Amino acid sequence: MTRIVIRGATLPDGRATDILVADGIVAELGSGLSDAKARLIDADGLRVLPGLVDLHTHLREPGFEHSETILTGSRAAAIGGFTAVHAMANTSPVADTAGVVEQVRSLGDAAGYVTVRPVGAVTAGLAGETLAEIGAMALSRAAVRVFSDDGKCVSDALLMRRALEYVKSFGGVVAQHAQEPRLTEGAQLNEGALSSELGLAGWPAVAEEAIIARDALLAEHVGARLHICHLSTAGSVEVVRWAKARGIQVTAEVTPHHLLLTEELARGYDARFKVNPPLRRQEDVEALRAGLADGTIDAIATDHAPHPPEAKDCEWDVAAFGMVGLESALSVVQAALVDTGVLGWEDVARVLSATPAAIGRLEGYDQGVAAGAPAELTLIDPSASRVFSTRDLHGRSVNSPYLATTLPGRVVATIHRGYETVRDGELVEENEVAQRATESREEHRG
Ligand SMILES: NC(=O)N[C@@H](CC(=O)O)C(=O)O
Ligand SMILES: [Zn+2]
Ligand SMILES: [Zn+2]
Repeated sequence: MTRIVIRGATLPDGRATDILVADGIVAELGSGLSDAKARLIDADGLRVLPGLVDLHTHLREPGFEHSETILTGSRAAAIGGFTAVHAMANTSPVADTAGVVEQVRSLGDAAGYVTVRPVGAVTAGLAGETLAEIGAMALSRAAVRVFSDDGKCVSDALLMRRALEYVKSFGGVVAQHAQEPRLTEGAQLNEGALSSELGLAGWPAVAEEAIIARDALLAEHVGARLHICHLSTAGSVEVVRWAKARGIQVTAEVTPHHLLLTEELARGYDARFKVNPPLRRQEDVEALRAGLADGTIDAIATDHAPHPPEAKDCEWDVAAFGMVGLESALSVVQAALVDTGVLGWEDVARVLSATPAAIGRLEGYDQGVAAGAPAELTLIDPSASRVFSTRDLHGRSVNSPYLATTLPGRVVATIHRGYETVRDGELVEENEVAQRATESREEHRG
C-alpha cells in the first residue's frame, strides 16, 4: 500500500503539521515526520481539508452516458477535491430497485476515484404514484440511506408521509426537491420584476417555501428525518430556521451557484445560467450566506447537473435546467464565503465534509483531519487564481456558468482510501487509480 508524507500543511484551524498516510488511514500528525518508503508531498502554503462529500451529484449513468458516466463524474469529483459523492436517482432506468443501486455502487468502486453512494428514488420510476423499493435498496449491498425523487418534487403529501415513515425505520432520510408543481408550470426563471420584463414564466419563491413548510410539519408528525435539496430563497431559510427551533429533524443544503450568482445573468438568455431552482435575487444570496454562517443551512452540495451541448446551446425556453459544479465548487465557495469573511476553513470543512457525511450516514468523516481517521484528504492552494475554462472541466459536459471568469483557489492533491486520485493538480491516470482501488478493497477483505 502507498505511504505518503505530507510536509508542512496548514490544518483547517490554521495550525501547521506534517501528515503520514499509511494503510489507508491518517497514521500520524506532527512535525518532522519522515518515512523512507513514502511519497513526499511538499504542502508549504497549502491548506489540508478532510475529503469533500457531495450530497447531490448527477452522474447520469445508467442511461444518459452522453452527458456523464460514473467514471467521468468521479474524475470531475476528484479534481474538485471530493472523495465521496451521492449519485442522484434520475437515471434511466431510475435507481428505484436494489439491482440498479448495486450496479451504480460497484461501477463507482471499480472507477476508484471517489466513494459513490447511490441515492434511491422515493417513488417508482420517479412517477410520484407508488413508493419505490425503499427497504430493498436500504438492505442491499449499496446500503442506501438517502432517498430522493430529485428533478421532481414528491408533491403528494400522503406518499411523502409514507416515505418518511419508511426511512425512519432504518435511520434514512428523504431529500426533497421542493417545488410545488402547479405553481411552477412552464417556469423559466425566478418570478419577479425580471421575469415580467423578459416576458418569461416565473418560478415563485412560494413554490419552494410552501413545500418545505409542509414537509417540515410532516417530518415532525412522523418523527422522521427530512433533508431539503438546493434551498434557494430567503423565505426558505426562515422556514428552516423556524422548523429547527421547533425541534424538527430537518437539514438543508445550498449550492455554490445559489451562493454566488443572481437572476440578472438570465438577461443574456445564455442557457448555461438556466438551473432548477432558478438563480434568485441578491437579497436571497445574502440570506443563504447568513443561513450557512448561523447553521440554519447545514451543508453545501453541488447539484452537478451535466447536459450535452444540444440541450444547452439552444433557446432559453427549450434548454435543459442544470449546470456542472463539481470542478468549481471549492473555488466558488472560497470566492463567495471565505474571501468575503463569511466562513473560515474550519466551517468549510464542516459544511463540505463532516455534515454532509453525517446527513448521508457515511462513516469515517466525523473526525476531520486527525490521526486514526480514514485517509480521505484534500490539499488546496488558496492563493492560486485561474481563469476557469473547459480545460478545468473533467466530466463529459461543459455546461459551467463560470467559463471565462476568474476564480480563486485550486486543488493540488486529493487522497482517497490512502492513495492519490489527484497529484500535482492533475488527475491520476485511470488504470493506476483502478489498480489502487482493487488493492485497497483486497486489503480490507483480507
Ligand atoms: N438542478 C437542475 O437544474 N437539474 C437537475 C435536476 C435537479 O436537481 O432538480 C438535473 O438532473 O439536470
Ligand atoms: Zn432538484
Ligand atoms: Zn439535482
